[in-house]
Parts: sequence; C-alpha cells; structure tokens
Amino acid sequence: MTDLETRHLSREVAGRVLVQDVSVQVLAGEILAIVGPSGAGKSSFLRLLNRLDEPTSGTVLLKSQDYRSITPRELRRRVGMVMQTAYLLPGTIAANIAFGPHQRGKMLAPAQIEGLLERVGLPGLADRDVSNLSGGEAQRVALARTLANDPEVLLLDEPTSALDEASVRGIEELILGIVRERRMTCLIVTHNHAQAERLAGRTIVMQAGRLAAIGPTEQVLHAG
Ligand SMILES: Nc1ncnc2c1ncn2[C@@H]1O[C@H](COP(=O)(O)OP(=O)(O)OP(=O)(O)O)[C@@H](O)[C@H]1O
Repeated sequence: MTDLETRHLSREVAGRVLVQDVSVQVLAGEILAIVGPSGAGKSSFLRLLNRLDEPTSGTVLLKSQDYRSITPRELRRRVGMVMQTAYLLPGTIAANIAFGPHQRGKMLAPAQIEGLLERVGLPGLADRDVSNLSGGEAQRVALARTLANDPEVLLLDEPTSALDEASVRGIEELILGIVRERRMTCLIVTHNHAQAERLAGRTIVMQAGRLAAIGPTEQVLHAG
C-alpha cells in the first residue's frame, strides 16, 4: 500500500530551482534512502514532505489524502522528523518527550515516557537534563520525542552524520527495529552509501533537484 506519494513536487526560491518535478511513491513499512551530491536538494525535498517548506508546485498525498487538506500541526504529528543534530528544548528528557503530546492537550503518563525511553535504549533517564547528553543519546531522545507523537511517516535527515561510528550502528538498529515494529514509512537522507545499503530496500538518487534514479538500493548504488 502506498503510504506517501509526491506528485510533481517542486520548490523554487528566488528563481532558483531546489526541487524539480519529483514524483515518487513510498510504501507502508518501507525505508527509502535519498542520496546524491551535496546541494542536490535532498534536504530541500525532505522539508517539503511535512511542509517545513512549501512546494511551489505539485503536492504530497498521505494515505491518498492531499496534505494541503491536513492542518500543519496534524501533518507534523503524522509525519515526524529527526535532523542531523537534535534540537532539544532546555530541561529534562521527560519534558522533551512529553512536549508534542502536551501541545495537543494530551498528557503522557510517566510509564509511557519510560516505555519510550526503554525503546530507544535510555531506560531510567527521564529526569536527566538534556544539556549534558552525548550526540548519540541526544539522537535517541529526538527519536523518542518523535515517536511520542505516534507518527505514520518518519523523515530522517542525516541522522547519524554527526555521530561516532559506534553510535551510528546503534541508531541504525534502532531505526530498523522501530520501522519494522510500527510498520512506519521512513525516508532517510544520507551521504553514506553503506548506510543506505544497511537500511533501505530502495534508494533515490537526486541530482540538481531532480530524481535521477530510483530502484533497489544495491542496483541504484552500483549502477554505472
Ligand atoms: N531557503 C533556501 N533559499 C535558497 N537556497 C536554498 C535554500 N535552502 C537550500 N538552498 C540551496 O538549495 C540547494 C539544495 O540544498 P539542499 O540542502 O537541499 O541540498 P542537499 O542535497 O541536502 O545537500 P547536502 O548533502 O550538502 O546537505 C543548495 O544549493 C542550497 O544552497
């Protein structure tokens, strides 16, 4: 089943085309990698998918529904995003995780917060202040914070590129496990081809804002 579809998605800023006519269908439970040279528009493309940026033309369908008919807040709940560096709010880990649901008037019980922390490998750390977390721990909190919103789609923008090699593998395992368990749809921007091969069944190559290739990861990355 197609969970997320882009139709002729384009974004132009000041006469410059950042994303050009990208049409792609992503299936429920699928991890799709987005690779390509620096400046190819990978992050720009991802940011269109939860309307952090507005497309100039084209649209996105979420479970066949045009995303322009979904309020931005609801859209961002359903389409969660984790960036290269975790932008956490000052305070405790628990407060960060409770933030999204709280904004929608929903209080998370301590047991729910602990359940999320256990899932991301940080049991018992609810009361820890986020100011002294390692990069890997902060990314785990960012993932838990996103999962607290119960999203259907997970957007990951270079989620491990700021981490040391040991943390990278841990976060990759976590992503694979979570996507499998929750049958989420996941798009991950990565410059690391080995990572794309470890995580993604299919891969998109972007070049100069366009979709230059799409297909099974190994096939796409070893073509030409
Ligand atoms: N808001 C903006 N206004 C103008 N130009 C922008 C804006 N955001 C990004 N760009 C430009 O658009 C191009 C695509 O940027 P983008 O960050 O999407 O590429 P990328 O493929 O993710 O690159 P990288 O791998 O280096 O992160 C770049 O040339 C960038 O400078």
